Amino acid sequence: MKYIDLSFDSEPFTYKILIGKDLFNKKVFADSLKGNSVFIVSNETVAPLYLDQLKLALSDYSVFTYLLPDGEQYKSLEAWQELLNGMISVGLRRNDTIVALGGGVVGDMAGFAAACLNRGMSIIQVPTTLLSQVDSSVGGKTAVNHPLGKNLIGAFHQPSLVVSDIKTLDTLPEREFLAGISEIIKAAIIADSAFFEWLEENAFHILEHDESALVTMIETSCRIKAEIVAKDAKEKGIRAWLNLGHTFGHAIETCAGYGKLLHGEAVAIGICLAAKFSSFKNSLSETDFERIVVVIQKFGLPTKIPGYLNAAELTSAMRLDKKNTSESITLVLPEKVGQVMIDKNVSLNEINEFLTQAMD
Ligand SMILES: NC(=O)c1ccc[n+]([C@@H]2O[C@H](COP(=O)([O-])OP(=O)(O)OC[C@H]3O[C@@H](n4cnc5c(N)ncnc54)[C@H](O)[C@@H]3O)[C@@H](O)[C@H]2O)c1
Ligand SMILES: O=C(O)C(=O)C[C@@H](O)[C@H](O)[C@H](O)COP(=O)(O)O
Ligand SMILES: [Zn+2]
Repeated sequence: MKYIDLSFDSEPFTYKILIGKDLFNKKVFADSLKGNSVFIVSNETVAPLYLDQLKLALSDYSVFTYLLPDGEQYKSLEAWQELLNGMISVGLRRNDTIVALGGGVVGDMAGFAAACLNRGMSIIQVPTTLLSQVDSSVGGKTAVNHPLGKNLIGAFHQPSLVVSDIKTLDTLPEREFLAGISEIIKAAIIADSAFFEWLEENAFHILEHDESALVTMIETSCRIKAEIVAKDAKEKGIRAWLNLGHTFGHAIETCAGYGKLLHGEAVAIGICLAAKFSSFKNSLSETDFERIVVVIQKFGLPTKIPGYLNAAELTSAMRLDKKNTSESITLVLPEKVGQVMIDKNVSLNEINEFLTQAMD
């Protein structure tokens, strides 16, 4: 396998998502590089593993490097300001290129810097976690967290290229690998029941990190996401489907303290809660509810809210969710495996009661 090329076409943007092995070479990047300089953003964990290989692929350019501290707690306005200082101090011009080498945190921070610096610069995403290869590198959401809420400060800014080298997953800790599966399960629940069945049937191969299973998962998840984003890049409607599990999940991450639970773990719990809420409302069958919980458990992901959190605090955090258009909470709810709906009118009382009961 050399690479799979998913062309992402949606006026006014179009870009390639390359998925394969040994992709850190000059040919892969050549067409997408502009200007004289490349500014690589990575972090202290990923850089020692992959920075030299990437620099070699970019060696026809003048290359600057900036390493972020590692961790969700540094996906902050303060760390982002430092990153901008680094970019400005080397004199990056609008036609230069930013490259994000790392997981979703690096991608979101570098992407937001690219959206803002010089009023917009080109960014290439080089995701190195499963989660970032199946989700965060695609679609152009960029952001930093605020102490009161996840991703509250950000912008939509599409990359010019996504380069997913699956060999980078060889060094990824298993807990991070499993967290990435959460977003894959999400993609299957929202749009592809056949893919969900495939996940149920292939859990063993996936957990063995079988290469062909990996490629299938990454490709299918990117296709599902690309199709939705192509129709609604700025989340005016159906893009909110991709937020399944995130209304609860983001509140859990915020209340637990950023970094305590991984994003994918919080989303796994959030998906179970959304499914439970939907089944309480008789919108999801008991059978599909069970299938969702069982598949999440199969991949060793959590399904329940940690006992150290409380319902009132979670409800309060959910009020700040970006999907809300009024005092009510907007929830994405599964109707069956492969189909979701958006409910914009869930009252705070209903959420509070539901969470209180779910934590019993
Ligand atoms: N923009 C979007 O559409 C979108 C989508 C989903 C998630 N996100 C965001 O992405 C973030 C989560 O991303 P993540 O799960 O990639 O976490 P992450 O970026 O924190 O990476 C996880 C850990 O793995 C390390 N790492 C990365 N690549 C590695 C490799 N190849 N080998 C060894 N270690 C490696 C990192 O240094 C980090 O410690 C969250 O902030 C979430 O909000 C954004
Ligand atoms: O791309 C999207 O749209 C998503 O919702 C993907 C999510 O997995 C991702 O975590 C995203 O950052 C959440 O978006 P937010 O708008 O709720 O911050
Ligand atoms: Zn997510």
